[in-house]
Amino acid sequence: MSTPHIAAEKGEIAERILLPGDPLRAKFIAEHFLDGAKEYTHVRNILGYTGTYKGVPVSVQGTGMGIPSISIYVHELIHTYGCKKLFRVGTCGGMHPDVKLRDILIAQAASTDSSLVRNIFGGTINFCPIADFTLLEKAVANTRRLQLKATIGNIISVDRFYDEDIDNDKLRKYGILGVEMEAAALYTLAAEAHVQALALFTVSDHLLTGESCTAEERQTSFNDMIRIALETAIED
Ligand SMILES: O=P(O)(O)O[C@H]1O[C@H](CO)[C@@H](O)[C@H]1O
Ligand SMILES: O=c1cc[nH]c(=O)[nH]1
Repeated sequence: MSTPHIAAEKGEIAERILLPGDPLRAKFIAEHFLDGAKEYTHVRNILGYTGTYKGVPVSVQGTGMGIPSISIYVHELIHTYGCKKLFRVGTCGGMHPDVKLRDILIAQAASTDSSLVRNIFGGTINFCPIADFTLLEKAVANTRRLQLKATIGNIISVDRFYDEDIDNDKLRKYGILGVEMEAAALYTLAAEAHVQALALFTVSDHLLTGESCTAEERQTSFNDMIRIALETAIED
């Protein structure tokens, strides 16, 4: 059994799964954090692996960039492979003076300019995509236990990486901490399917200061965020 985008047999993907956009970050996580990780898919070079973390089965799957792409993977992971706890581990742009380059953000909510919400709810309801509270609570506790720091709040999932039209000053004024391209879809699709989801980010560049991490750092240097996600994923 496989889907159009994931070439895994049923049972090869764990209920607990980390979801980086970048498939090479999936490979990095599998090789550096999971024990006995085995690749279960490489369709379109979007890589997926299952191994164990502290003895608990955990998968990691690239999702590509943008809401259409992650929506395909999340749908197939939930509805074909039975994933129940989904953690986006992404990079984001820092939007707010309270966040600095390489900080960890955890998205309590994900605002969006995507048509996803309108496609589902029509024009009258502005559905608010939110994190699963239990996962959020556990992730905050694990952040403290690991003596790390994370900023928790609202982020925005945008459709355009290069967007001259977006009003970042207004978003900042309303407390939006960071910008990325997938979390609102993850939260919305998880809500529909009654499964748990949480999105964590490392600030890879900053819209206010113009600082940025290298492409290699984006792939490999986000170990603290990954550790928080894994420690949270394996809890009951
Ligand atoms: O680093 P990932 O997880 O891909 O996330 C961010 O990076 C990509 C843009 O460079 C978008 O997918 C955005 O959401
Ligand atoms: O989507 C993203 C990711 C990183 N930085 C940005 O500015 N946007």
